[in-house]
Amino acid sequence: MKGNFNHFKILIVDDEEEYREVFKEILDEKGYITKAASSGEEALNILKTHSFHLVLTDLIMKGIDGIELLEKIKEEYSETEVIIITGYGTVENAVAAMKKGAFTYFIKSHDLEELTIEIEKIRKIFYLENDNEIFKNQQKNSKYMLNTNNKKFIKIINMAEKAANSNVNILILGDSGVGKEVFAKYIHSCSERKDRHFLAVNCHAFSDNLLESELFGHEKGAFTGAIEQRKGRFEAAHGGTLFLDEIGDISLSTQVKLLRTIETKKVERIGSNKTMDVDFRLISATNKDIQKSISNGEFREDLFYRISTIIIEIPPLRDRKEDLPNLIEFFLEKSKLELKKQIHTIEKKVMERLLSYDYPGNVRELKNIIERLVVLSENGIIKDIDLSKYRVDSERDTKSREEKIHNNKEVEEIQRIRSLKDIRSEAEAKYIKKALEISGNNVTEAARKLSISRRQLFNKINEYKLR
Ligand SMILES: Nc1ncnc2c1ncn2[C@@H]1O[C@H](COP(=O)(O)OP(=O)(O)OP(=O)(O)O)[C@@H](O)[C@H]1O
Repeated sequence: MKGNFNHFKILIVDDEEEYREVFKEILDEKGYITKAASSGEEALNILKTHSFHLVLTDLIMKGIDGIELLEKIKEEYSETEVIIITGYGTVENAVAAMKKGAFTYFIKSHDLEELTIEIEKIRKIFYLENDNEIFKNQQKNSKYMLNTNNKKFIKIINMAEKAANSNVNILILGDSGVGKEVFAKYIHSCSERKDRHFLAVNCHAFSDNLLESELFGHEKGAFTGAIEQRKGRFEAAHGGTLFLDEIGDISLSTQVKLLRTIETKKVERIGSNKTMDVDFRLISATNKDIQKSISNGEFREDLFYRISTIIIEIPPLRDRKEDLPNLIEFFLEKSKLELKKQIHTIEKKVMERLLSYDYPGNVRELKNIIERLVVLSENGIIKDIDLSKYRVDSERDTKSREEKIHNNKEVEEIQRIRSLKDIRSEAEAKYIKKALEISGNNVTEAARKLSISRRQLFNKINEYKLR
């Protein structure tokens, strides 16, 4: 039976060609992806560039034998499982191998079906664990990485935790992508309101009228297009936290209405004369120079004082480079789990460049770079060449840093190029092209290898114009 085995990869190591071929044929037939090696040495070489879920190794081989191979694998590729293949005469040694971390052993003369049952167990455990990890990580990672070695950042976190316990209005300042929303969520999670809603509104994303309707809600027929009654965000955040992102971008007329709601803690839906009490904690954020906006008459001073009982200023990532190793590891783990990819090697140059780059797009940019590198990685290796394509170059970047910070258009352009959707499509197209090449352009064969239907493959070929 052939099935979708989620690309479960097995390396078969045996110095006897006959056994090697039999195992390979049977496991290929079952739908696993297999590769064969005729010695322990060859297996270790292959493992340097390819990752496997399972290594099936003969116990007695010339040179590096099964036990030594097992030890090396457990040392360097701890996620890879090992099954030892043995003859009757060496069962004792095989049992000893299990003590060194082998999953099980298999006696050569036994029914091969027994072996495939064991392999199936490993596959199931592997994917179950992976799904579990994703679940745990989603819970963990839906949050953030706020461990820091930066003194300024430690102070800010302490301040935020203290402020969380009171109900004061907080204004978060900082460049785009430094994690203002992440921080707002953290404050909410430290507050007594943590079990209630956290609602975020990006004020920049709405026109004046729409923003007012979004914030205060409206009655049916209040204006053209108001075909239904709608609750506003202040109302919806009752009991919880309302996060107003890009507050520096709202118009003066909306600012007046906002000020009134914040002062009175009462809202009226547009088109209604009924006033409702609302209980919300307000956190606002902006990457604008708000003092300058006040001097220019673009932002009301009274509103500024109202929203900024406590001001938290998040430093740009280039000013807390000591946190880069932790952040890189955090996003790497997150991407590995989300993209279901294993990474065992990161080329030295990649780390050097990641650690010296200035990140004009801050944490958002770092997160995107890591996701991209994981998507582009092949055989568990992150290569410098993939980073080069991204143009991470600290020297050039330092020179043009000022220019970039003040040039939003360029930042936007970089973000557009780096959209995850594009990256996924790019990687998918590349992979399908490779599968077609390997299958001699035979669509049925390539579809089988990719575990998708021929029809799906045809659609992808058309979508990516691969023919
Ligand atoms: N400390 C962190 N831990 C994990 N992820 C983070 C952290 N800081 C930022 N991020 C990630 O970086 C991205 C940008 O973060 P966020 O939206 O909070 O930044 P921002 O300062 O509010 O940006 P903008 O000014 O553009 O609204 C998000 O994907 C977020 O998950």
